[in-house]
Amino acid sequence: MALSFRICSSSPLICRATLSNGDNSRNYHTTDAAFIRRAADLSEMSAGLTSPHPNFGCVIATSSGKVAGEGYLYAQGTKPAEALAVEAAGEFSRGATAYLNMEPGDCHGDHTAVSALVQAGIERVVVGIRHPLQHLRGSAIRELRSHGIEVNVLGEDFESKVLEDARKSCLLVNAPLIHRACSRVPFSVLKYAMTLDGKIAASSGHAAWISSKLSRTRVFELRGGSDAVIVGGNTVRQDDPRLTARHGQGHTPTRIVMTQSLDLPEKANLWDVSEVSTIVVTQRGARKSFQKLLASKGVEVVEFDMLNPREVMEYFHLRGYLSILWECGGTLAASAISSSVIHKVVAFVAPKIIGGSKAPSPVGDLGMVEMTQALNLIDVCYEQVGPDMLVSGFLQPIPDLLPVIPSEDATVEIDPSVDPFEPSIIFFYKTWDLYGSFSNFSPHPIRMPYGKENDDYMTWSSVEHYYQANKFVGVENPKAYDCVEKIRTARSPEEAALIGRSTLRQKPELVRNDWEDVKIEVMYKALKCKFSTYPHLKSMLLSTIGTVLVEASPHDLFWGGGREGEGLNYLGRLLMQLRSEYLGESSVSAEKTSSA
Ligand SMILES: NC(=O)C1=CN([C@@H]2O[C@H](COP(=O)(O)OP(=O)(O)OC[C@H]3O[C@@H](n4cnc5c(N)ncnc54)[C@H](OP(=O)(O)O)[C@@H]3O)[C@@H](O)[C@H]2O)C=CC1
Ligand SMILES: Nc1c(N[C@@H]2O[C@H](COP(=O)(O)O)[C@@H](O)[C@H]2O)[nH]c(=O)[nH]c1=O
Repeated sequence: MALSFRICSSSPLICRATLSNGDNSRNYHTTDAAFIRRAADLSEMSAGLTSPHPNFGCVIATSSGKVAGEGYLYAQGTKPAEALAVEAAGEFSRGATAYLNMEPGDCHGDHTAVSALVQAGIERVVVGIRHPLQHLRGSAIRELRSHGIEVNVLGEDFESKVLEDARKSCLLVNAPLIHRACSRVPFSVLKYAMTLDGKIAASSGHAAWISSKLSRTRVFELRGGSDAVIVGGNTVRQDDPRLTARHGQGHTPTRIVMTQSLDLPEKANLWDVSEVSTIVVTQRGARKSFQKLLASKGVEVVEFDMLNPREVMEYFHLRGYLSILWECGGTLAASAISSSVIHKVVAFVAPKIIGGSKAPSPVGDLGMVEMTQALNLIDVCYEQVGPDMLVSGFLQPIPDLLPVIPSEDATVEIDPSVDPFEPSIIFFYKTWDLYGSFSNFSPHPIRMPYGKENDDYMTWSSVEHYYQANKFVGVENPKAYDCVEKIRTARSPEEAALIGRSTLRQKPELVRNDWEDVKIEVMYKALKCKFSTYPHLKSMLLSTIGTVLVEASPHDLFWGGGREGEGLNYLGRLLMQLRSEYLGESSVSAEKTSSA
């Protein structure tokens, strides 16, 4: 069976997936499997462009097995893959089948992806996996079925080897999100380059370069696809790494240094945060004067009572990081493996021998004495990259959420983890959370004036776009104007935030003088506009009456609540203020109605 595709992202040109012969049911499964795999591949095209976000891809195929349109989600909050695909397919969507690697994450009354499929006249939807997050799982599928669309979920509605393989590819592309759904740590990959005799550096500590240039380009891609890269203090002292993704496109991950002693050089490439940020995690109380020095360079320092890989990973999970690339030496790697925070290993093996009984190896002491204790990788892949061999595999399987997926009949069951009566605090943070629509990154465009009230109104893709741009509004400098425009047209809230934050740090002269005085007011106006524009968001806000709203950001101590409630939680406060304002309005209008 051979399949060939031509990619068409924006034109309704018909592309062909050619099937050779075989019996009908086998063909049926094979076709579904092939299109689901294609959707998974497509979804991964956004990996490394922005972060963090789940990977969604959609293929629209006509009844004769032709690809009519394709799309993938660029970033959380941008146009859904489904909407892009039906746009590309145009009229060919009518009666066609849509293949999705993952159930759409439509929630809180926003049905953009589902609506796009319904309005386009799609007849059948095949879904690789359900949405892993419990509060989203099943809702888009129910919604599609309620519109009379036939929905088939791989592994639930039909099974076969070929479909199982296709489902696996869907699990793989969203492994970080699946981990988020059932674990308290991000998906972690340990990557290293070693010689054929198993050394990651010479006895002197010199390590540049073991692997080939081609392999190192692959490392840049791996970095680009991760939310953060982490190294230990000794790697910083020995290598002075940059840890950037230099393959020429997309997003660069945050750099994290884990150090107990904080005995690090005063000058280091990682302290240059002009392009990408660095976070140093250390033991509470370590070298306070050095902490100050780092802070003066714009490096964030986070202290831990117990500095170990698990605590650190739990912290970054709270910060919303989905995937971490470990590029440390053997000491920290052993500690991370022992703490069970490493899920996958990627090893570049170079055909070189360096020798040296003291030369470091990729994993330090794990306390194992018998070969039978060795950790066996699963789903191992081998690939030649230039002169090197790339071996990768999983230390822990990707959790399969199938058994806990509600059946088709268990429709609107209430999420058991949410007790509507008990909690008096509602935490929100990332857009995929239960109350994710309260986040400023939620995909709800607002129309607000450019600067002052009487300026032209324009559309801002999210509250974050508007808020970040306002830092530079009204400044008499063409560069400030450019910056506002860059933020306004940023493709995702993450990008808007990145431009706003880094410009504030690097070019303080472009920031308006009164920013600190007006930022709360700016935020309040934007929130009011958002919640007034979208009635379902307003009702959601009103439904939280009697609860305290807290933005669960562990690191933003102004807008967020902090790690232990030490943050000022201004975002939560403003939302509560807005809620009171709406309640006041509704009680006044109720009084008016009763007295009329
Ligand atoms: N070829 C390759 O792929 C790579 C090679 N290397 C090479 O490896 C060598 C460095 O290896 P190694 O010394 O193992 O460096 P690591 O990157 O593993 O750093 C170890 C350091 O991590 C910090 N640390 C913080 N918490 C912990 C913890 N819980 N457990 C362990 N460490 C912790 C400590 O820093 P502190 O002392 O500051 O408190 C410790 O000294 C260098 O020669 C480098 O060139 C490094 C990375 C990749
Ligand atoms: N020596 C070695 C690697 N080493 C890793 O790369 C880091 C340097 O990154 P950068 O400064 O961004 O180029 C270094 O500190 C270590 O973590 N990686 C590889 O793919 N191949 C190699 O041969």
